[in-house]
Parts: sequence; structure tokens; C-alpha cells
Amino acid sequence: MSVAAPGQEGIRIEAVSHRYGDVAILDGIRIESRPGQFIALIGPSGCGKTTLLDIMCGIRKHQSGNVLVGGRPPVEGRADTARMFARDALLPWRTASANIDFALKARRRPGNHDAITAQLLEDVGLTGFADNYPSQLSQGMRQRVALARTFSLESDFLFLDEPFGALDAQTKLVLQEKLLSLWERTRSTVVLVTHDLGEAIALADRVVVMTARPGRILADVPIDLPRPRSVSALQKTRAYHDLYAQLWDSLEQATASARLHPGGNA
Ligand SMILES: Nc1ncnc2c1ncn2[C@@H]1O[C@H](COP(=O)(O)OP(=O)(O)OP(=O)(O)O)[C@@H](O)[C@H]1O
Repeated sequence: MSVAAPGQEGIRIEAVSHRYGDVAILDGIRIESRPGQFIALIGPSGCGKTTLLDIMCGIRKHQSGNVLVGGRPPVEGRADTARMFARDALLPWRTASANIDFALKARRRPGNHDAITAQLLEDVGLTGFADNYPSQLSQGMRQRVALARTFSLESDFLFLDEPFGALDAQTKLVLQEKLLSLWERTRSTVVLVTHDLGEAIALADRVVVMTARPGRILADVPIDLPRPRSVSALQKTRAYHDLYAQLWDSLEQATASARLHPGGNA
């Protein structure tokens, strides 16, 4: 189970740099998280957020520095990590429930898979759609299935790459609330890449702001808002708007860094 146990390790990224060919993408990235922490990663387009997430998942090998996830170097397909993308990436030939069941079997998760799947579909508001194929669901519904599948893995580490980026504002809000309530139960360590400052504030314990390429850490802003949170209620508070303004200023600085270093070669 992924509730952060005392002594369990989080994520440690030390002096990580990365280039694609001659182009510097990441430069001296340092992030340390305690287990169970929810981190949002924001920054201008192309600053290397996905590259950094790939490195944390072990999909891409960093070229310098050190990365430890749960005290171990990341390796693709590790049983204690899960990844979610902006597009649902469901298996189109499997129904909603069969997509979740596939993940449960792949991870050899013990327990009654039918019951676990039914509960997760209920958690994301899809009771009654278990037998629908992805092509019979809206984009928002497919992302709900993808969210249920991600949580079905009970992973200690979740890497979410703009999971709601392709959704309309209303659907996004609903899914953010679902994500929050699922995460409140598991308290996995989460790294969420997003362009949505409101999403970052509403969901995360801290927001790490990266500069334009080559991506460096520009700011690390704690989000000391009480939990459990309601995304829609938060948006009406002064604290939310103050944090939004603070992050917006940081992003403006991050973008200005692109004008100072056009082309991103370091
Ligand atoms: N496999 C690759 N080979 C060469 N260049 C790449 C590769 N993958 C990404 N890039 C480049 O590296 C830079 C960083 O890409 P990355 O996707 O990590 O940024 P990002 O911050 O996630 O961007 P966005 O916010 O637009 O999704 C971009 O300029 C991109 O074009």
C-alpha cells in the first residue's frame, strides 16, 4: 500500500543536467522531496519538464548528477512507479473495466480485481460505464478511466504529465477533485507537470518553477493551504489568489530568462 510509511524515502535529484545533442535542456536541477509529498512542476514550454519526468521514471537516462526515487536509481517499469499522460493512452480494444483489470494483473495486485475495479470506477464517477470501450467515452471520461487505472497500481510514486491538459475547464475541475480525493487516501509521492497555475496551487504541497531552456530551478514555493482541499472552494480564497500572483511573477521571470538566453545553449 502506498500510504507513506515512516522512514520511506522520497525523491532526490542532485545536480542533474541533460542535453539533446548540442542543446542543453536541463542544467543543475536539484529537487528533494519527502515521501508522500505532492510536487507541481511548472515552467515555460520546452524548458525540460517532460525530460525531467522521463528521467525520474527511468525512461531517459540522465547524463550527469544523481537521481534516487525511493532510495533507488529509477528504472523503467518499476512496480512502485506509475505515469499518466495528457492523452489517456487506454487500450482501445479493452473496455473501461478491462483496462483497469489489465493494470491490476500486470502488477499482480492481490485481492478481488472485479471489486477493486468497480470501486475505482465508482470513485471517478463512472459507475455504469464499465463495459464501454474508450471510443464510446468522451475525452474527459477516458481520462477518468486513466486516473482510476493509475491509482489501481497503488504506486508509491506517481508521475503525472499534464494529465488534464486536454480537458475543458469544467471537466478539469471535476478530475482535479477526483485526483485529490484518491491521493488523500494513498498519499503517494507525486510529481505533476502542469501549465495550469491554479491546478498547481490547488493540488500541490509545493510548486517548483523552472526557467526557460536550459531548465534550472528558479523558485520553490510552498503551498501551505490546509488539507483536505476543495479545488472550487479554494479558488474563492485570498490565499489562492496571492499564491497565483506570486507564481505568475516567477513564470514571467522564467520567460524573461529565455529572452536573455535565446536558443537555450548553455
Ligand atoms: N528526444 C528528443 N530529442 C531532441 N530534442 C528533444 C527530445 N525530446 C525533447 N526535446 C527538446 O527538448 C526540449 C525540452 O522538451 P520537454 O518536452 O522536456 O519540455 P517541456 O518543458 O515538457 O515542454 P512542454 O511544456 O511544451 O510540454 C524541447 O526543446 C524539445 O524540443
